[in-house]
Amino acid sequence: MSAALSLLSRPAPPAFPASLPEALRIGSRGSALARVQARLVAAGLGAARPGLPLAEAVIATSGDRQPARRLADIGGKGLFAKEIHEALLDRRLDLAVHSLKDLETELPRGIVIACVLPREDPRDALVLAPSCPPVERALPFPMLPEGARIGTASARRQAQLLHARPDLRVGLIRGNVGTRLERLRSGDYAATLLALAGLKRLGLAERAAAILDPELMLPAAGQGIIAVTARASDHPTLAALASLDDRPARISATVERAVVRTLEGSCRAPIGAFARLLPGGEVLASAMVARLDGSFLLRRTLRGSAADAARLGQALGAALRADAPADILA
Ligand SMILES: NCc1[nH]cc(CCC(=O)O)c1CC(=O)O
Repeated sequence: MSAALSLLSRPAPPAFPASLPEALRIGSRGSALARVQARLVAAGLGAARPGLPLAEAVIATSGDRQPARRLADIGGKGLFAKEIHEALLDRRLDLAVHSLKDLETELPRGIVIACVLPREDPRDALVLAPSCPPVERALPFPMLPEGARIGTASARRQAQLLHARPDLRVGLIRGNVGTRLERLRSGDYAATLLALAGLKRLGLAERAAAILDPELMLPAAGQGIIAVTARASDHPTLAALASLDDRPARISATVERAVVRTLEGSCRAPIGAFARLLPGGEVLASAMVARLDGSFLLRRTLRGSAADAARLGQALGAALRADAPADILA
C-alpha cells in the first residue's frame, strides 16, 4: 500500500519547456546604464509579448572589477562581456543586454546578436568641469582653454581631440558614467567626453556642454545601439527578440562592425566608424584611423547599398588600410 502510494505520488519530472521557459532571464552588467538598458529591452519584450514572464539578473564582469586601467591594456572589449556570454551558455540567462560598442566583433561560438534596438543619438558629448569656462555649442574644441587637461580612456576620443587641439593634454579617466562625472568635480580635468546616448538614457543629457559633430569626432562602431545576445540554438527566444530588431540600426551595426573586423588584427590604431541610412535607402558610411597622439588622422567616406552592408564596411576598412602609414598597421 505504502509502496503503491509512493509510486503514485512520485513528483512529476521537471517540466522541460517545449517552447519558452517559465520566465525569460534577462542579464546585464550592474552599472546604472546597463540596468536602464536592460529595462528598455524588458519593456520592448513586454510590449511585443504581453504576459511573457521576465526576470532580470545582474552579472559582474572582469571589466567592472578593474576600473582604473585602459581597456586595451587589460584585454580589450571582451572583458565586459565574457562572464555574460558564459552565463548564457550555462543557461543561467536566456538573453543578455549590451552596449553594442562594448561587444567584441567575434562572439563566442553559440552566441548571436538576436536583435538591436533603434539607435539613440550616436554622437559624443563634451562635458565640462565646474571650473571650466563655457564653450560655444557650435565651436566646442576651439574654446577649450589652452593646454587644458581632458579626461578620457578612449583612444579614439583622445586621437581625434589631439588632432584638433594638439596643445591639450589627456589623462586617463575610466569607470561608469557616474564615476566619470564625479571625477570632473575633483578639479583634475577641465572636461571629459562621453557618449550622448549614455547621458540621455541616464537622464543626464543636460550635462552635455556641446554635442560633437561626427565630422569632428567620429563615433565608435555601434555607439548608441543596444544589442541583445542569446544562444544560437534557442529558437523560441530568438523568435521573441526578432520582433524587436530595428532595421536601420542593424544596417549601421553591420557596416560599422565590418569596418572594425576588417581593420583589427592588422591595425592597432584608434578606429572610428559611423554609418547611416539615407532617405533614398542607400547607406553613407565614414571611418577613420589615427595615431593616438593625433599627429596623423585618416578618414574615408563611402556610399553603398543597404543590402550589401557588410561589403561596404569591408571596403571602407580596406580603403583605410591601403592608405595608412606603416606605424598604424601592426
Ligand atoms: N564604454 C562605455 C560605454 N559603453 C556604451 C556607452 C554609452 C552608450 C552607448 O554608446 O550606447 C558607454 C559610455 C560612454 O562611452 O560614454
